[in-house]
Amino acid sequence: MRPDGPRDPVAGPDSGPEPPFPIRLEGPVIKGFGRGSKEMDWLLGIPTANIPPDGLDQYPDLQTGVYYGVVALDPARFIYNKDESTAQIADNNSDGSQGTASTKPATILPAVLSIGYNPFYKNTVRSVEIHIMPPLSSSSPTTISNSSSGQKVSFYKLPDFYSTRLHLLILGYIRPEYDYVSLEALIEDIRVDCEVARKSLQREAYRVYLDDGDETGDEHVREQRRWLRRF
Ligand SMILES: Cc1cc2nc3c(=O)[nH]c(=O)nc-3n(C[C@H](O)[C@H](O)[C@H](O)COP(=O)(O)O)c2cc1C
Ligand SMILES: Nc1ncnc2c1ncn2[C@@H]1O[C@H](COP(=O)(O)OP(=O)(O)O)[C@@H](O)[C@H]1O
Ligand SMILES: [Mg+2]
Repeated sequence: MRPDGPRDPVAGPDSGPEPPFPIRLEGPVIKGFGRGSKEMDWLLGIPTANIPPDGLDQYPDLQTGVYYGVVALDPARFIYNKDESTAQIADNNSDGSQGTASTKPATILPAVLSIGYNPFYKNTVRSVEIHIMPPLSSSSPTTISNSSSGQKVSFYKLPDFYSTRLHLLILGYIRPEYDYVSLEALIEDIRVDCEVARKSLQREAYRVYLDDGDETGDEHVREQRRWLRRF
């Protein structure tokens, strides 16, 4: 069960990711158990893009838990409008060529993810589930002034992008996975995870991994950004 008590507002060193981070994972977005995003009250209301966990075989010591990082989606399918924080899915033509596909480079977006067995739901297979958040320049939908006010939080929701290729760069660890006394308690902790991820990524040594148009700076960071956008 989750221990009582307040949570740290940021996670990981201010100086930037330390080994084993950054960790690269990639794969097509696959179906999960369908609990994340649907509107019904008894479901989470937090969409998570699931990718195959195979890439984790390279990191046998990586613990299950909640992490933060950055993601990019194949721009041939997923066309992101940064000014409006909205996305459009390209419809492919019947001959297999892309109809409205974008020629723009992929947008790199902040993300928070869970790696593990979801103890609240007692899954028997390990999953990698990524909740994508709006750019740091937009306001955060998960910030609330008073978390005991009963105010309902809505998480960031994009149009479905199943089967789209996704590149994920994990930059830091937030916490272990827990079981919870209620669905509300799980949702509130995931809300706080979003805020911790956002604050953690706002630090200079992490912000550089995002899509900020800055082509100067550390060559290792630039190479990670190039990998994120290489589809
Ligand atoms: C940031 C984040 C943290 C999470 N933490 C937990 C957790 O501590 N315990 C848990 O059982 N599930 C946790 N989950 C997983 C949710 O239970 C999961 O997203 C939900 O079961 C949806 O699964 P689905 O994609 O298979 O539909 C977390 C998910 C996210 C995105
Ligand atoms: N902010 C978001 N982050 C991740 N996925 C999102 C987001 N908004 C919409 N989606 C879509 O919702 C799907 C996940 O919903 P979810 O209920 O978790 O279903 P599943 O159990 O199939 O993973 C993703 O695969 C993606 O297509
Ligand atoms: Mg999911």
